[in-house]
This record gives sequence, structure tokens and C-alpha cells, in this order.
Amino acid sequence: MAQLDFAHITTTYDGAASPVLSDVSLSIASGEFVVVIGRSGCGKTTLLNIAAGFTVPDAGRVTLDGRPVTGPGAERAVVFQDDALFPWLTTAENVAFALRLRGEDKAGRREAADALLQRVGLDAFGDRPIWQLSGGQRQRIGLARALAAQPDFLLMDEPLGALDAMTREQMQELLLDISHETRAGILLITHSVEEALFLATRIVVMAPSPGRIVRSLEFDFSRRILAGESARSIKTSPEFAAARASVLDLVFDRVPA
Ligand SMILES: Nc1ncnc2c1ncn2[C@@H]1O[C@H](COP(=O)(O)OP(=O)(O)OP(=O)(O)O)[C@@H](O)[C@H]1O
Repeated sequence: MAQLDFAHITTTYDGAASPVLSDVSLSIASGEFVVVIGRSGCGKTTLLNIAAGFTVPDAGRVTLDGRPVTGPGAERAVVFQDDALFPWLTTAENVAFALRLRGEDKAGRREAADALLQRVGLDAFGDRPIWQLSGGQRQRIGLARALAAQPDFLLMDEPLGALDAMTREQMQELLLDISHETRAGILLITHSVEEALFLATRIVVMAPSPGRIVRSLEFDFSRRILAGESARSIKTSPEFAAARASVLDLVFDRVPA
């Protein structure tokens, strides 16, 4: 069981009129799927970059199991919208990259990469060059590469944003399965309220100027999907429609926060 804590994070970019994040506190534990949603510019990516160790806040701190996060680390894997794969490596080599950094030998790397490729449904693609893959396939490889290091936390910034609707739905189900199987804590940013409701155990709604958390809401749609209910029946249910309306009201500030 691991825990990632943001405590009273406040930070301002040079020249900005208000803090990009103001007194943001948030905890994510193993097995939780936390989805951050909010209007453009409210500081979602900045928050994720602070958790990843790419950005240092002016005040407050992020800790992992009580230890301060001072930079990037293998226990916090990042998945970007543009998959950021290495074009000079094959599919399997991309997946195994983190294992190479850990000093794993070639045979061990290939075995682990093959298992991960199978998990994301691309076992026939290990020897392909990256440029032969579709956008959805590349995003699966990005996910497999992030999982290779067996991270405690997955930090995902709009990972499915560039995919067509059908591929996106398939990827959402894959993310749910992976979250359930690995028990990694997940922090995911999306602009889609439906996606947030489908995936999240908790949705965190942010507002801009200054960037802050206005509400944290627990949902169990993802647990129902994992328990075998069909995605279609959940997405067309009255509860889902009501939840969608209330999250949208919060995002667009149509109710008192
Ligand atoms: N490196 C930077 N230097 C200066 N300002 C920045 C920097 N990165 C982001 N900003 C500004 O900080 C604010 C928040 O940006 P951020 O990317 O965190 O928001 P976001 O909620 O992820 O936005 P979006 O939904 O559009 O991706 C924006 O006004 C942005 O222009």
C-alpha cells in the first residue's frame, strides 16, 4: 500500500497575475483511480508535473509514503497524450526501456516486454518499428512502457485525448482492468466528464484563477463495470446522466462550490 500526498501546494508562474495552484491538498492511495477535471488553464497539468517531480512548487510539498518528492522517479510513471515513444527503438524495446535502466539483462527484458505487450493486446507487434503503429496502438505501448517499472503510481495527462471514440472506449476499459490488476494508484487528467465518471473512484474538480480544488466526489461506476455490468448499460443509465450533469455544473461553476 503506497500513498501520494500533496500538502498545501501553492505556486505561481513568473509574470502570472494569480497562482496557478493555491493551497492544493490531495491524497491518492494504491488502488484509487483519481481523475482531475476542470476548465482549461486551471492548473491540472501543473499539478501532475509537480507529482512527477518535473516542477517544484513555491510552497507546500508532495510526499510518497512520507518521503518528499524531489524529482522524477520510477515509482511514479508518467503517460502523456502524445505517447513520447522512442522512434529508433522497436515496440518491445520501447516497452523494456525502464528495465534497461534498472540493469535487467536482455533475455529478462524481452520476456517482461512480451508479457506486457500481451497484456495490452499487442503481442504480435514486438518487433515492429514504432512508426508502423496506429495512434491507439502507440498509446497502448506508452501504457505498457509505464507499467514495465511496476510503478506505485501512474500519472496520466489526457492519455486518451487524441484517440477516436471507439479506440478511446476500448482504452478506458483496459485502464480500468490495469488499475484493478496492478493496484497502482492513478492520477488521470481528462476534459471528458463521461471518461472521468467511467474511470474514477474519485473525481477532483478544479477551478482557475487561482487554480484550486473546488470539490472531490466519489463514484462507483468503475466498480460496477469491473463487477461485470456492461459499459453501455452504465453510460445510458439515469444515475450516470445525473452524475454527468452535476459534475458539469461544478466544472462550469453553475452551482455554489
Ligand atoms: N511553464 C509555464 N510557464 C508559464 N506559465 C505556464 C507554464 N505552464 C503553464 N502555464 C500557465 O499556467 C496555467 C495553467 O496551466 P496548466 O497547463 O497547468 O493548466 P491545465 O488545467 O492543464 O490546462 P489545459 O486543460 O488547457 O491543458 C495556464 O494559464 C498556463 O498558460
